[in-house]
Amino acid sequence: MKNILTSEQMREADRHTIATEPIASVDLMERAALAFVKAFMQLHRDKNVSILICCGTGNNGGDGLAVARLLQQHGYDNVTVWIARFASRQSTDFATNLAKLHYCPIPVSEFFPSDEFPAVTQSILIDALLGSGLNKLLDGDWLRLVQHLNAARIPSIAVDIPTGLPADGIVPSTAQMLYAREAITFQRPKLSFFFPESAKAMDKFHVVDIGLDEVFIENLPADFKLVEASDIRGILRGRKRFSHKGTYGHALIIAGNTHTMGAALLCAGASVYSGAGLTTACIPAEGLLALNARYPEVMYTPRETLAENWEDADAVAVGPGLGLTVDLQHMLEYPAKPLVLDADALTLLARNKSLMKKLPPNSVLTPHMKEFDRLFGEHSNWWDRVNTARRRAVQHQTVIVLKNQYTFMIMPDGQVYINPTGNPAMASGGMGDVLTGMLTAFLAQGYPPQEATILACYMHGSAGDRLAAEGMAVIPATELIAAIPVTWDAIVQSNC
Ligand SMILES: NC(=O)C1=CN([C@@H]2O[C@H](COP(=O)(O)OP(=O)(O)OC[C@H]3O[C@@H](n4cnc5c(N)ncnc54)[C@H](O)[C@@H]3O)[C@@H](O)[C@H]2O)[C@@H](O)CC1
Ligand SMILES: Nc1ncnc2c1ncn2[C@@H]1O[C@H](COP(=O)(O)OP(=O)(O)O)[C@@H](O)[C@H]1O
Ligand SMILES: [K+]
Repeated sequence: MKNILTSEQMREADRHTIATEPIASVDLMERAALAFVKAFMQLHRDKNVSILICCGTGNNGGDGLAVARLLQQHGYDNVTVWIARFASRQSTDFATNLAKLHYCPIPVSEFFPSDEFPAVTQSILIDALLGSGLNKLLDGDWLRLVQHLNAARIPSIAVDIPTGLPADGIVPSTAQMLYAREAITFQRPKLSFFFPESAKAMDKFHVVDIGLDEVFIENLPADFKLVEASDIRGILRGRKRFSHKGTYGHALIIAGNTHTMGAALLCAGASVYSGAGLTTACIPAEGLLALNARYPEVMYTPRETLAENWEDADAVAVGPGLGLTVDLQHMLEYPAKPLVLDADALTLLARNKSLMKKLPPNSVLTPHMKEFDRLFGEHSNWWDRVNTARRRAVQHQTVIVLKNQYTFMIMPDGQVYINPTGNPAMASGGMGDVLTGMLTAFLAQGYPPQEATILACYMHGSAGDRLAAEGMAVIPATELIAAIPVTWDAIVQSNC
């Protein structure tokens, strides 16, 4: 796991590194600029390309000036610098880097409030106007400049953060940003990069190490952590010699209805392919033929005999394609089992919120944004939504899997884990049913809810990434299911 820091914590990490390494802050800026330049050179190998570097007068602007000098030293000889002199203050390290730039053959233009901006004639923009110091939405001259630069429609590479995007906190829908094709960000991705609102600010981001004290960073109390492949290797167990189907638990999937039987099949299939020793689908009898044809490995039980099957199960999923006529309240009176509630079960819960109190501790809820808002109230931004999820997970002692491009996994202690895997090829119906089946299978295999959740979300996205890398522009959910075992094997093998 990697701690994701607030901008205040990032400043603390800067200060700590400066004081204890020790390193002068201007030398840390130089290191950051060099890390940026190295990453930039990987992205843009053509040294004849004309580059416009737009700088503010804070430390982000200081980075931009150092980048200009270093690019020129690395053979990029068509660099132009614009400085936005909209504030009366400039940072000390900005001033030092401006003085150094005077010895380089790089044209520098300065713009003051109300100045007209010339047409942008360069092919690439480097955005070093404002970084993590952003303290309000862009307006006035800043907004005018950003709109002028956006209108030029040339690829922009942001230094640390696209100008106008807050590093954390609410990203208002009215916020305007300097759109970046890529952001090269220092040491850690910023929290807001994981919110859908950041799609307005950039296409993608790269993280570069600028040598801040990692031990210090990892010891900071962080509410948000990013899951890494090494965490999954640490959690995921291989199959044991002399094991048998009883070793790997029994998953019970309560799902499906006349028009939504596919959801039940996808969920049950994902459970089989995610290693549950046994999987039973509790579906309407009319789905039996399809179930046997598609997944003969899965056992069937009618709704009438659910109580006995519940006894035998090691983990239970309720919801995919279930419809709204089942008696969820009655089910929650059965003995407590590791439980996953998804789709229609979440709608039933939203209709009768008092049932939240009946959920066994550590139950896992897997809402997408709309299901979440139905349960816990409308939200106009993701910062608020994730913070509500944290409060509710603590209040109800549940795990909340708030699904999206980056899925937020919120634990009963309020800690948030961010899943980095997955891609837009997975944006197709049934993907959530597959996730629920995977999660239930891992619970049935005895993984504690926190581990089962992290494992399922990571491997779900990782299977999607594997298929996308093989050339699948769109991934049907059934294909994702089939890719789970090879994804699993690749993770286990990468341990050796
Ligand atoms: N030692 C350090 O602190 C390091 C900082 N680094 C760079 O420093 C950046 C942060 O620098 P700063 O803290 O100087 O802040 P910025 O350079 O992001 O912003 C400068 C100043 O602009 C003003 N401002 C903010 N939002 C505004 C708005 N909407 N309209 C008008 N004025 C606004 C604020 O007074 C702010 O302090 C990072 O993003 C990173 O690029 C890197 O050089 C690494 C080391
Ligand atoms: N663009 C994307 N990037 C990463 N993951 C995605 C993307 N689109 C969808 N997914 C994943 O697919 C699943 C979709 O879940 P959900 O909306 O419940 O689907 P459904 O209701 O069709 O089963 C989630 O786990 C989500 O994280
Ligand atoms: K920037």
